[in-house]
Amino acid sequence: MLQVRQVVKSFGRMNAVDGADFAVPQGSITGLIGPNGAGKTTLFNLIAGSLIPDSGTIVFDGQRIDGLTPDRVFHRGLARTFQIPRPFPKMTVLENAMLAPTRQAGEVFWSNWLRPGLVAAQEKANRDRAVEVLGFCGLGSKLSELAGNLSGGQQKLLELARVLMNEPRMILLDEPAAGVNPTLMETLVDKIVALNRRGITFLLIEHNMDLVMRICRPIVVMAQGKVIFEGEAEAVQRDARVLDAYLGDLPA
Ligand SMILES: Nc1ncnc2c1ncn2[C@@H]1O[C@H](COP(=O)(O)OP(=O)(O)OP(=O)(O)O)[C@@H](O)[C@H]1O
Repeated sequence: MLQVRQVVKSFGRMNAVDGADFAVPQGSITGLIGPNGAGKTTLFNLIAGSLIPDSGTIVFDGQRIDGLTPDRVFHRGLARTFQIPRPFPKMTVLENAMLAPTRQAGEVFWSNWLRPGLVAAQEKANRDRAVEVLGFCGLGSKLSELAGNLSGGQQKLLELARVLMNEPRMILLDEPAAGVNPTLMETLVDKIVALNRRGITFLLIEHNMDLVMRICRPIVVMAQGKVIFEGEAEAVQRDARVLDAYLGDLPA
């Protein structure tokens, strides 16, 4: 579904991503792991269009997406969440979900004048969908809560709800478990697995190895900008290069 081919991105003299090469199979929950500074977040930014590769190609669903703006990538059906969620804190949970970027006639000035009925109907559909998606994400009882009052884990669920508003075919999840309490983490895992069963492909950056080993197949390991392993969870723990990369990351 997604192919990353020989992608390079430098910041000054530092190759943050240095010829990364791997694939995310359609229908998978692929895990992207690696020590701090391995280049994982930079790679997400390259896939989602926030950064442009110096060289290499990124293909999503058979079409190149490297160099497209984040907005275009999003509209092709590839959505991403952030390590630190960014809801509008002074707006309610429902408003946050309803504001997720979708193609709404109400955003076009003339539609308000010429086809107000259409705008009202779309707004109702948008609201209904937001209620449905928030219910699925376990936030059905928080619709009127200000987003700023949610816990860290609930904000991650809200972010998931926001990306689901646009019915993506693939989601990039940046550290979904970070800062989330164990109960909410189970909820989050259930949602990811349920969405995957409904056909959404995931690429997930995560430092929580239990979570990765439980739900990710295959696993891609990066170190110093390169992909050093691509394969099954069982094999990753026995791979000498992976062990070296992680041990090298520990303070002496
Ligand atoms: N905008 C930038 N300018 C300069 N250097 C950067 C920039 N973004 C990332 N880097 C550097 O690129 C390297 C890769 O960083 P990146 O954040 O992609 O790693 P990571 O694998 O996501 O790490 P972590 O697991 O700690 O989030 C790091 O050495 C980082 O300092």
